[in-house]
Amino acid sequence: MIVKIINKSKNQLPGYETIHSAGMDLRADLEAPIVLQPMERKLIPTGLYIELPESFEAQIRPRSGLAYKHGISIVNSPGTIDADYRGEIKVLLVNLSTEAFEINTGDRIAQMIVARHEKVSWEEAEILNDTTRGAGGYGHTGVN
Ligand SMILES: O=c1ccn([C@H]2C[C@H](O)[C@@H](COP(=O)(O)OP(=O)(O)OP(=O)(O)O)O2)c(=O)[nH]1
Ligand SMILES: [Mg+2]
Repeated sequence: MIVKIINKSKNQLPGYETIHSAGMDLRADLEAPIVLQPMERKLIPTGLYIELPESFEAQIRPRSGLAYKHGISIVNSPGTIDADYRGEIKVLLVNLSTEAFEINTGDRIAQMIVARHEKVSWEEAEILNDTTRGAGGYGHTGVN
């Protein structure tokens, strides 16, 4: 699928790092390095603007390497980029570790997955069909 993108960043376009990667890594595009103190969150610019087709979204997800090695995650994970959004894609990083973490331009801070989604119209009803699960949830089948 071809998607229009404006790249105002100092980085190359996001790409798939391996042939079957689901996500494209997003790179920070900064005026100056950003430091995330423990438990601090900051919105990190990417310098990217996209035009997704109707019924598609982009999900902004954490990178497991950063999460495991440095406790860096995304507050609103997975972030949602709507098809009608024309602003800059930003990543809301949080530092869940006990050490400060520095981010520089070009650092791969997150990954973006483009996915199709349904658009729903409601049919209001009085009753929903019966199932074995019913209202069971929150571990009602057992924890292990
Ligand atoms: O991680 C994110 C999440 C969102 N956005 C942009 C694209 C998205 O289309 C828009 C709105 O996001 P969302 O719907 O999650 O936020 P909201 O708090 O509901 O804001 P709005 O009222 O503008 O929809 O912000 C980002 O750049 N990065
Ligand atoms: Mg919204």
